[in-house]
Amino acid sequence: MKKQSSTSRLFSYFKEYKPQIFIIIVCVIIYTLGRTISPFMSGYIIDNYILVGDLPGLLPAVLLVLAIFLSTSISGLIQNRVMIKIAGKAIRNLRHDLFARLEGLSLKYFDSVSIGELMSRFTNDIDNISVTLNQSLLEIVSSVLVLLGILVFMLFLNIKLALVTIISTPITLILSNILAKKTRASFAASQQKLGELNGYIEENISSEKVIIAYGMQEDTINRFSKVNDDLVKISIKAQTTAGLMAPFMNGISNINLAIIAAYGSYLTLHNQATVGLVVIFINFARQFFQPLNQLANLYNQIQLALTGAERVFEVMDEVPDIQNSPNSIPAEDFEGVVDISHLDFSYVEGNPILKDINLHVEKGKMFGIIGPTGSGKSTIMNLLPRFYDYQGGKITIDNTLIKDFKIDDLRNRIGMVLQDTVIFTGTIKENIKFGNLDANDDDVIEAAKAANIHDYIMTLPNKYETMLDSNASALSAGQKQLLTIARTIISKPDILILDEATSNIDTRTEIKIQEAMNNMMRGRTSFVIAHRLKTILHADQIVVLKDGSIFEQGTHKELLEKNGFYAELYRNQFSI
Ligand SMILES: Nc1ncnc2c1ncn2[C@@H]1O[C@H](COP(=O)(O)OP(=O)(O)OP(=O)(O)O)[C@@H](O)[C@H]1O
Repeated sequence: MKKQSSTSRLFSYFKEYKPQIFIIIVCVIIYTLGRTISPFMSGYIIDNYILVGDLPGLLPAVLLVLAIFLSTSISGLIQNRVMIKIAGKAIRNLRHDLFARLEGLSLKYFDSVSIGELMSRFTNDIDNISVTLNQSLLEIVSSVLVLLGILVFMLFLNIKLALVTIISTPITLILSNILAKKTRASFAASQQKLGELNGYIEENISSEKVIIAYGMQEDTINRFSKVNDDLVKISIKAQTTAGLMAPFMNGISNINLAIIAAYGSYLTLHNQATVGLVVIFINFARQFFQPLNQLANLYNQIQLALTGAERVFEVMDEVPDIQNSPNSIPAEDFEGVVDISHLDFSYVEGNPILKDINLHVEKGKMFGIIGPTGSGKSTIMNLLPRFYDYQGGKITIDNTLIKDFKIDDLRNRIGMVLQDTVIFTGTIKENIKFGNLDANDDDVIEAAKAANIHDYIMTLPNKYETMLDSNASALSAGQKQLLTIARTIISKPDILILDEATSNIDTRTEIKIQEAMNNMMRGRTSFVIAHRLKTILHADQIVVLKDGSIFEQGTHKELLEKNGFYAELYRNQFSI
């Protein structure tokens, strides 16, 4: 049932190519007629021209056969060319829809799948669909049509011989159906294993530095071999079961030919059939089993494509858990008053991460958040732009629930500089403009100046046009941080979330980053997650989180006077 719906969804990608499909249908009809008539022609020529010695009539008959062969080949050629074009476009649209769906999903989904597993839907699964659409689909259609055409022709010519020819078909269909069911399950399992293998490769390549540093190469290879072996076992099982299909079909087809030849000879000897008719039926039997054989040979490919389609549509059917409500209101700009009250949140049900958090942040004020690792600092900030939705309590901005704003507007008004700096493949200018695609070159320079990175960019031979890749090896960790600050500045947010980088950055760059952050925070409501207290000494309010709850709150001065966790942390950091 599910497989069928995947198939019809796949075909819906061809809806917009009606004229091309019309051309294909015409060609398929000519092609099918050609393949159905040609076996008949040789027997017809034997009985009506060769055996009766009508040589003058032979030439036009042979020319007719040639014409049939030629039009069959030409229509085959045209149908393939047109099909390749529209299949290519359909695959492009399918890939686009899959990518667009992924872009619309929330972080919760990405927490639950590996990147490699997702990548294999774009590569293996879509490739399998593509190969089937390009190479197998028309074969399947014309095979089925030829099968039906030949059946009608045979019944029309001689019912007895026709019945002998098709007698083995039901057995063939039943047995192939049993094989099909077995193979399908093995193919699905092998595709899943392949996704797992891709996930493993992706994880290891992206962590290569750590693997080398810890000398874990051998262990990594051993674990890879285990997944690789599992994949091979499952694939061999799938291919072996599927591989039974073709020899099985061939065997039945050959037995059938022998039966027709024997029965045909018997009828000829008893003057119930001509030699030509028996030749026609032997040809028909071959032609009849050829499409069945073809279907069997294409079987593996079809199974892979159907499993691929299922896996692709499975991702497309994911419903984003965070969506606009029908009454979502636009947010052009925020004043920046943020209220968090009685907030409860867990990533996984039953494992609370934030418990009864209450915060009030005034417009334009700076709010520092500190706490031990894992205390929930980043989690609070994940909730503000709705990367995840909270389960209890509420968050409002300017007295409106964040759930009531249009999600894009909400996120556009909140700027983030995260610990992990992300650089995209493109020029420095493009990387900064990622924050605001409408910005012009002057805006880019202004943002880079405010982020303290302009002077460095000007020392590069290609300046703002310098190409970066996702590793951005041309930039140091600190410079990458400055670049992402420029990207945030250019987006002109009303509320800022700054997650201080923990990586070691030299003092000069640290000062530059601090200055850039200060430039950015001026006049904006800002949340700063700090690992070094130095960053937030002047914050208007500081909150200390511990195990997902607020432990202490106040200004730097008030917290020192309390002489609690913050005061101890302060003494530790500054005595060093
Ligand atoms: N996507 C996630 N899925 C499940 N649990 C998560 C997820 N992200 C974080 N957690 C868990 O939530 C808790 C709080 O994590 P969070 O990242 O908010 O801590 P943090 O205070 O910012 O830590 P750090 O200072 O190390 O960055 C941790 O126990 C963490 O394991």
